[in-house]
Amino acid sequence: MKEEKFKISKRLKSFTYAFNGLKILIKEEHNARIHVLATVCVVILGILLKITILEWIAVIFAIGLVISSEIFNSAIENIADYLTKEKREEIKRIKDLAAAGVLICAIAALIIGLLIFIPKIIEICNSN
Ligand SMILES: Nc1ncnc2c1ncn2[C@@H]1O[C@H](COP(=O)(O)OP(=O)(O)OP(=O)(O)O)[C@@H](O)[C@H]1O
Repeated sequence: MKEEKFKISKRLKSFTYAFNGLKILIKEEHNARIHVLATVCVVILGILLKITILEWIAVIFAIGLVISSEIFNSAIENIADYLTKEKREEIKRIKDLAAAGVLICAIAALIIGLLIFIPKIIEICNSN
């Protein structure tokens, strides 16, 4: 493979490609909009319930995990649709596996959220 020279301008351009990917995600992927909405709700809840730094780390990690898994899932779906629009058992397997990846991340994020927020909500209910 040909060695390329390191160029700051080229590295910065990579960021613009990545931001373009985010634009595509928000514009075209409806599940991603749900994740963004869930993220906003979780961040507001975190601020209101004054979660600790360690809890913020877990929450931010969970948010990043779910959104990035959704992005990889969308990329895989796009490749699959580019390969063929026909109904194929192989495409079904590929898309179902990618969707399973998102599901696992979403379940892990949900458990993290419940572990952090439920005790705080119970505490508030008991103190009233
Ligand atoms: N070409 C295909 N051949 C066979 N099964 C397919 C094909 N395309 C989609 N499927 C099946 O339909 C499911 C949903 O696929 P689709 O591409 O609509 O994704 P989605 O999860 O609905 O994503 P989005 O809502 O972002 O479009 C897949 O998981 C797969 O089981």
